Amino acid sequence: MSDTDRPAPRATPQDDPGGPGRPARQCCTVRDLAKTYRSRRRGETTEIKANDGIDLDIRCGEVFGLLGPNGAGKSTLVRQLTGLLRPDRGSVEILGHDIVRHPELAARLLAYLGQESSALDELTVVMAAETTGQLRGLTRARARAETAEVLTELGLEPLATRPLAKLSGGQRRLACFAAALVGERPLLVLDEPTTGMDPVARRAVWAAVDRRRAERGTTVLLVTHNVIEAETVLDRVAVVDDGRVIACDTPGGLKALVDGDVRLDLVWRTDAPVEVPAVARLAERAERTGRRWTVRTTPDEARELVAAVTTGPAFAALDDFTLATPSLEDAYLKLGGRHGGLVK
Ligand SMILES: Nc1ncnc2c1ncn2[C@@H]1O[C@H](COP(=O)(O)OP(=O)(O)OP(=O)(O)O)[C@@H](O)[C@H]1O
Repeated sequence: MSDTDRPAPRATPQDDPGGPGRPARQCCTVRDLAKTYRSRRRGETTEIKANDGIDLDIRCGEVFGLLGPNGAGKSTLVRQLTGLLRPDRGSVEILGHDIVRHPELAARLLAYLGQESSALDELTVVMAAETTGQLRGLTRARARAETAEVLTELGLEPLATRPLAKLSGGQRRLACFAAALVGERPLLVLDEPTTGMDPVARRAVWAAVDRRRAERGTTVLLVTHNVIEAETVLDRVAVVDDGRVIACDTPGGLKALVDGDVRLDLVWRTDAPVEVPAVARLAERAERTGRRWTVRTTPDEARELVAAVTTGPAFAALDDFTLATPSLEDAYLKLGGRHGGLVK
């Protein structure tokens, strides 16, 4: 029997991290991973360092996130982990297998939901899921049974006979997620899985992920821009910036970096009233996005600022304001993230 014919190894719930006195089993280990894209145009070579010395340790049963702005190198990292892209240097080990030397093994260790779904577009939802199951070694009957279960679980039955190409973006994404779940793999790699989905579909995705983790010890590697999602679903998160991991911790641990700070958002009706001295002082340090000004500060100063802008001419010019506790976005900026923020 060749390696690729063997059934996918199961990660059991016993592999869960944090079991009393039980060491967490390692699902994925990445060391010093690097990738530079080179392109030649009109005799000139351009180089883009997409990953630069990345180390990661993902434990079995974890929901582990990669968070970072556009172009940070997350998809490049994931494509190397899934055996689709060869790194320039470094190692990737998944459940004890060397994926750089044997990229062909990745397909039986992990299910990958990438950003593009064009390969399945001509198939109906049910065919896409059944075909994926069969490609992963399930018998036709087993693939059919698992597909039926997954479509019910995700509320996709009404769309079962529709071709993916004729679905909305969010529906297509959910159908691709369904296909990724058939012919279970111990590691699920999801690159922005909930993009374009409505809240009902998002909840269905996270419930399905939770169920697999609880019942089968599935490990999840999730690429996301979505700070709220990251804060709610991830056990740990690696913050990626310019091809490097600049921090790796629990969402709570990362937010503790900015503990004590608050974020004040001011939205002006039109132009900010810079003739008001407090507003003029703010103008020098606020981040500006259109009519929105954002200031990160101490609670005491925030109270003074709120008092200053909720009276007199400043108040007349103010459309809205919010005072919020720090988010992962604030932690990213505090860590020195160079892209002004994480949100797309
Ligand atoms: N095939 C390629 N050829 C050349 N450069 C590339 C290629 N793919 C990605 N890059 C560049 O490598 C860098 C990292 O890209 P990557 O897609 O990994 O980032 P990302 O964090 O996944 O971004 P996004 O959140 O927008 O998907 C970017 O500067 C990108 O322009």
